[in-house]
Amino acid sequence: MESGAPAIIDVHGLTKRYGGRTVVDHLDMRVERGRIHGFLGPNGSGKTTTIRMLCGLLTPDEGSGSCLGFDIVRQARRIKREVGYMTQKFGLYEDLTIEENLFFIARVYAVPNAATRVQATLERLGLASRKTQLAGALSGGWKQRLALAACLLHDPQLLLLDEPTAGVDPKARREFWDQLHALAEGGLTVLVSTHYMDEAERCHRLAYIAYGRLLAQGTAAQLIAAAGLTTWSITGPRVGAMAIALRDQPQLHVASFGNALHVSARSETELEAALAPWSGSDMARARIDTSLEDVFIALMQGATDNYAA
Ligand SMILES: Nc1ncnc2c1ncn2[C@@H]1O[C@H](COP(=O)(O)OP(=O)(O)OP(=O)(O)O)[C@@H](O)[C@H]1O
Repeated sequence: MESGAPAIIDVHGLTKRYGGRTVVDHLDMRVERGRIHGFLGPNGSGKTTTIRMLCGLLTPDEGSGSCLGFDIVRQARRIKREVGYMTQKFGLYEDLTIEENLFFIARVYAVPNAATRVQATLERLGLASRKTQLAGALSGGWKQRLALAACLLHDPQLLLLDEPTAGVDPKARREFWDQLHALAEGGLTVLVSTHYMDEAERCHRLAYIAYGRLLAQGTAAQLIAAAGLTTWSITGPRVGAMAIALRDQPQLHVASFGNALHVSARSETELEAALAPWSGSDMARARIDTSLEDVFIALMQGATDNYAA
């Protein structure tokens, strides 16, 4: 699934254990220059832990590889200096203005030519006209943009963003992603974790993790093709009862989308057999293209919980 572009992140067998639990389990990941890589998976699947190992903040228990050409174990300090890492928590000062926050960060990280860098970053992210606003008075979307600006001050080649738009409204999320695409156009590489499906669809490549194990990696089209699912959309008064009945069948992947029920399976024959008892003049069904969300539901349902023990 490699395109031949240079790897900014190339790691193999990355593993992290806490107590007796393996929370990241022999994970291989390759991230290419100038692309936006989405990192998806359910809560607690190991995304933050992986990101922290990649940027040198956590030492893996097993595994090896490089990030920005530096060894993730032996040169962790170099990596920390070279990446922009945005954590899930807004870590800026609410009683400082946008500009004061950026100057503060520039001083803490000893960014050379701070005044020039702050000005350039304000303009790069469309924050210049708001620079005197207090961070605490900003909407969620603008706060995230300021946090992104703080990560970019030292001009990193790689951004690691951990759920940067959680809780942000759809318009602000779209603008944030327009910004990410503009940065990627300029050669920046982005690894971004998200739970939002519309954001997954905006990534050049995706990785899906569950229970610490990487289950799929590639473009959206590659993930959909590799899943090999047939999907039907069913509507009618009995879809509620149908969902309850079909969810017990392990070969089926079932999810409600508004008034419609999506049912997917690898085997068309098994799918037909499962749906047959539910046919009738009150139920309408149509074969649809399998969506990324259908694929993630199937991957999640097929994953085994290695934490449960
Ligand atoms: N310092 C720690 N000590 C013990 N367990 C930890 C520690 N950090 C993370 N974990 C556990 O490791 C697992 C993976 O956590 P992680 O935060 O990496 O998941 P995640 O995919 O980022 O989740 P979310 O989508 O909710 O942010 C979780 O079960 C979590 O409770």
